Amino acid sequence: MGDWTAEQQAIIEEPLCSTVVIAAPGSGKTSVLTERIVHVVRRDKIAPNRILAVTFTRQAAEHMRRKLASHPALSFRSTESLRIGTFHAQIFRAMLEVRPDIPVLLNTREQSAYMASALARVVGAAEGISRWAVTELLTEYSWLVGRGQVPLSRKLQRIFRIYARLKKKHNRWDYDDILLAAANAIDQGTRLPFFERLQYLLVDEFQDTNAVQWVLVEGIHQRYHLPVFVVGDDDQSVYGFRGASPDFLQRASTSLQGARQMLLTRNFRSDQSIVHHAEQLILHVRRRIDKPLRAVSSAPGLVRMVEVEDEQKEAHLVTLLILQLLEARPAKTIGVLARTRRQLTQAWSLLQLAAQTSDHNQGAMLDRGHRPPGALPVQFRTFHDSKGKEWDVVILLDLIATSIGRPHTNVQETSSRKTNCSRSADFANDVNFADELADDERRLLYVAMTRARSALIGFVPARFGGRRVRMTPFLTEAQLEPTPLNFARLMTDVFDSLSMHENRESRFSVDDTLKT
Ligand SMILES: Nc1ncnc2c1ncn2[C@@H]1O[C@H](COP(=O)(O)OP(=O)(O)OP(=O)(O)O)[C@@H](O)[C@H]1O
Repeated sequence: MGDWTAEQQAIIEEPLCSTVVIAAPGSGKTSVLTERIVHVVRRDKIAPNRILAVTFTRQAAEHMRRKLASHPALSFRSTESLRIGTFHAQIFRAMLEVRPDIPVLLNTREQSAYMASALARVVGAAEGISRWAVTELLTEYSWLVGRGQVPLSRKLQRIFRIYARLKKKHNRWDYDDILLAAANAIDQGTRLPFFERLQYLLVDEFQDTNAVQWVLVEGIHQRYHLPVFVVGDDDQSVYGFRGASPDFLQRASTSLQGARQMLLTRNFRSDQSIVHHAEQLILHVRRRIDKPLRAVSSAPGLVRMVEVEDEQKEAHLVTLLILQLLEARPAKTIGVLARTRRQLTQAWSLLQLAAQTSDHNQGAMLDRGHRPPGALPVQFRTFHDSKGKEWDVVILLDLIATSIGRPHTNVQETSSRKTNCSRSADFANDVNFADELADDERRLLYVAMTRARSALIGFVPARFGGRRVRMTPFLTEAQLEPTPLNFARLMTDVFDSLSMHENRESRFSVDDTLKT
């Protein structure tokens, strides 16, 4: 990596107090957070085992640990002593110290089995329980727990009561129980020595925090007088369906005592036009922290939306595009992104078919399942799964109104949440529920768009599933208009954008740059 910019350096060198960093996509937030840890160990002489850094996924925690392990200024022993892990795992450890009889945690399979059994008792097993229904119920359950609410639908109340009873009967907990138990412990003034030993708490991806997690962070901060460093991007908050809300990032600046809010605005990842169109889209989100977004790269980049007849034609073109790219520029990476797993699986099957029949005779290239290991040049991901990743070329599938811009919840769920939301203090005299969901969807497309380094190509089928469809209105918001396909021209433009990205200059001035 190059030199730190002035805004990055200022955050790394902040005095040891609470800090709230609002970071744009590609602004190096994880790099800054890890460098901050090194800094407090070296300058503030904080023992590594008194620092806790939490993230929301195991993958992100592993990424952070690897980054720190390869840092030249940290010894192997220091890295090993740092406490790094997921929110749930660390809270579980803290609770285990005071409650050694803590119930065994349900794994995902067991959790689904408990919920399926609760559902079967309410609706009758004869109706057949789909995996999808169980997943939706678990999501709904977690969403409500995360917001401290109960469902209004009697049916859901019964299902969730039976699920809770089953857990109690078998003396088992799920992940939500850990957080609730810890929040209650803090509320009731129970001593948690795990937190007493800490001197610094860092939380990455703070926009993914839900209400219970926020109560915990705030409670730990107040009770143990712990300075907290949080970093996140409210514009990348895409787990609203699980109860996460960008509001907590906004709230952190005022609730954490003496907290300073700092911005990371320079995007190191994407070329100019990609940043420009992504920003046009995100400006339509109703409630967000106002911040500039600037591309460091001087390369123009390519953003092209293409009209196609239907999903078969789309798959055929995507295959050709991938094959030509891999042939001409094998070192470049490609991300193929779709809104839902179902769309991705369908596209994947069509792509395999198209690859087998392609003139290039390179069908085997695509024969990797849609979740290949990280090293492969072509990856297939949902918009959600693309978070935190980057590729040279990003291809967005099915940019149509029925799939992007429409909330992906079933009617019953939506009505249950709507009623709950309208009663919630968070949402009082605020934007309505439909707007909230539309903003979630906008942020999701924004995340997908900002994964591209040099080229962003979107496909807009005119027919989908045999029906005429409209393009997503979000493209107009992003100031993008699909054009008829000229494949040869598209490929030339993609190759040009890749070359210009390689020869790009950084647009931050010498004054803005500081040597590490
Ligand atoms: N000062 C810098 N000079 C050069 N490159 C940088 C600098 N800071 C960050 N980068 C690069 O910018 C890219 C984006 O960084 P990173 O993935 O940490 O961003 P992020 O803020 O976590 O992004 P996102 O939130 O979009 O996932 C990386 O390739 C990283 O190496």
